[in-house]
Amino acid sequence: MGAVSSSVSSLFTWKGQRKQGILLVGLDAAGKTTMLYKMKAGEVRTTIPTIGMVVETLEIRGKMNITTMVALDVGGRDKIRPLWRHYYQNVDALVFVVDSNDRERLEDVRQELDKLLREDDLLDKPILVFANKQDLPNCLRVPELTDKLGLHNIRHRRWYIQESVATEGKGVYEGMEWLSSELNRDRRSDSAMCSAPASRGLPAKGVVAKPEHPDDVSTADTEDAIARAEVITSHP
Ligand SMILES: Nc1nc2c(ncn2[C@@H]2O[C@H](COP(=O)(O)OP(=O)(O)OP(=O)(O)O)[C@@H](O)[C@H]2O)c(=O)[nH]1
Ligand SMILES: [Mg+2]
Repeated sequence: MGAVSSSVSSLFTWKGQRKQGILLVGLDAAGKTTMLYKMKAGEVRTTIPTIGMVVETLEIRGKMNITTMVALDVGGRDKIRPLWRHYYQNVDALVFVVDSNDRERLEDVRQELDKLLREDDLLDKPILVFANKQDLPNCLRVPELTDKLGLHNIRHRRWYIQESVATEGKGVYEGMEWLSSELNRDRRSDSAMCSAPASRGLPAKGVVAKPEHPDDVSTADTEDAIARAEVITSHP
């Protein structure tokens, strides 16, 4: 797991510096890749289901500053979902994209979100939920989706839900601005901690080895999968 962790960690190094990392997850066809391309290039590209991983560096211009972050978009098909957890300890925030129009799979969405919220490695990390595909006539609006996903029951965690239309870029910036201000707050408190004497023996990010759960794909499988993961686009 240590080797996997450091190879994932290296994805977040850009121009020689470790950047904050965000993980885009959600069921297949929720609109993750569409959203990422829209954020990166401001354009709508034809997507195919993500089997590997898309990595992009994003610069989010907030009111006060510009935040550079590295976004990992891992496919949402059910066979690929077990791989998400191998990125948790290295990322700083989570973006969970929901197809608000897909009422039939809402229970699957709720269960996947619930699993994420119970992950130790994600406990203190902000989570941004995009209620995507708000242009479709049958979509659930934010209050109903918030209710159905049980977001108000979330305790001791920063979360935010934003409606969006990824294909048009609507709502995407607003959500990312919230996330970047949360990441900036975390960075400020991290640097305050690092400059404190004997920084309380906290392990550096990305080098913590955690035991595998027995029901997981094996470490060898995972290392192999990450090594083989097709990085479709990579930051320059
Ligand atoms: N109408 C509508 N369609 C959208 C929106 N966002 C994405 N789509 C479409 O939804 C389909 C799936 O989008 P993707 O971005 O590939 O979905 P994904 O979440 O990356 O899916 P996986 O890679 O399989 O996990 C594409 O046909 C997109 O054009 C939206 O806001 N509105
Ligand atoms: Mg995709």
